Amino acid sequence: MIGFPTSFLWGAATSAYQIEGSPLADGAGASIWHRFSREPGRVVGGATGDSACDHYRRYREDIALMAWLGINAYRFSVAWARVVPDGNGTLNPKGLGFYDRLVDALLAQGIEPMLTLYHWDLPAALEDRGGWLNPDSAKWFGDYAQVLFQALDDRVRLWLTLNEPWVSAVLGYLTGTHAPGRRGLREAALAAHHLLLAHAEAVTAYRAVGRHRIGIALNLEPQYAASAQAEDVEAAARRHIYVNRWFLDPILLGRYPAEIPQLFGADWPRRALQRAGLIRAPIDFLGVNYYSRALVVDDPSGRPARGRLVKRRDAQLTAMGWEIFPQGLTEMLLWIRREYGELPVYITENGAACNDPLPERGRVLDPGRARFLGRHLIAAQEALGRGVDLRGYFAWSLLDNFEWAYGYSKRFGLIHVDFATQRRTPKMSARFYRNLICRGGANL
Ligand SMILES: CO[C@H](O)c1c[n+]2c([nH]1)[C@H](O)[C@@H](O)[C@H](O)[C@H]2CO
Repeated sequence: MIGFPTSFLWGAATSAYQIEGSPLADGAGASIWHRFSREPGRVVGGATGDSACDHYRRYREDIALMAWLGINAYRFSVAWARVVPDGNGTLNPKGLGFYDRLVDALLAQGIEPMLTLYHWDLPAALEDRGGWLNPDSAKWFGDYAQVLFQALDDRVRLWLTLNEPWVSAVLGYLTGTHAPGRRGLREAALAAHHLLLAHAEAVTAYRAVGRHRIGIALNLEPQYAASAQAEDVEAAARRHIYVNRWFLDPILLGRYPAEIPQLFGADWPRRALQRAGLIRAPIDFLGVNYYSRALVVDDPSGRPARGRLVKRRDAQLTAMGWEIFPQGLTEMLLWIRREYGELPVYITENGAACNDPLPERGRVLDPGRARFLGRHLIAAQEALGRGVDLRGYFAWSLLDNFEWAYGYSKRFGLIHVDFATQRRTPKMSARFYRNLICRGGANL
């Protein structure tokens, strides 16, 4: 088995709303998650990101932990409303100042920043103007991106425009389980289209001023038919278009899959098809967020892909109920290369929620997470050996954090956080990852 290149990035990932806390500090504006988490019933336990991991104030302590961990890269996101409180207008120097200091502190430890411009926390002031349903949203995002390019491109060399626009569109506008909590197939398709136009707007803006590399992070999930029955095979094929190709094709090919308008039917915004060509703004790398596979049965009532997810009885599951399926990562990486050609790839998220025990004598024994990481790194190594241009791996997540609608009930961290005291305790999986990084990934 081929080894990991010496240039390989061994990272960990977080996002602003999930770890920072202090959402309104120093002139920051509210985000849609600041609002949504306050709506009764939206988040388990009524939790909010008001404190989270208090990273806004403890970032130096957390960077010291990153240095101990031995990671050479760190993926984080910028809270748009911290930097531009009303979303499109006056800059907030204090908000930008936090990220300026964060980047400098990372570089001082030899840690490469990978900056996600948008990880779901739209400024609430823009939601009041229609949010991602407003055709102006692409320009709002481009203007915001420009601010960050000007301020940080002298030190940030890896940029991501959006984190999982599929999740933003489907959970935010179809299922309503994420902010802004709207429920409409047509709204989801329109929001998705504007998110893709926003991505292209930022990439185009970057080409004019940027000196480094820019990409996007997508949630990609191989779809398997639960049986050999034709209707299940066809349902898995439909979900593959819906989950994977709906975004990959416009971004990398400049066109929507022909099947997408059929899946959405009358809810598909016809104008979107004429503008699909605007979406393809060549990217320098693709971020792949991989967690599991889907096992699909036919479900004529399921909108829009008419497929339903099932679990194998003997499947090993994480605490999220997601099947542990490392081979799906290898297959997804190989498929991307076959389907879209040579493109550098980073695994920008991979990790597991586990029912971790409480810290005892300064230790948290989470062998399941260590095993999850090891098995997926072996799968990544397999893809490398078969020619995938894999440049790095970012474990999700550095810290236990605010897991969106699950609040603090699901823990993904390599490092345990006691949210009452903000005490950090590296878990067994952190030591496993640290030792692996020390060996450059050898002897997995
Ligand atoms: C199917 O999983 C998705 O790809 C996914 C999983 N996750 C994500 N996307 C998000 O990018 C993170 O903010 C979540 O905290 C993380 C864990 O739930």
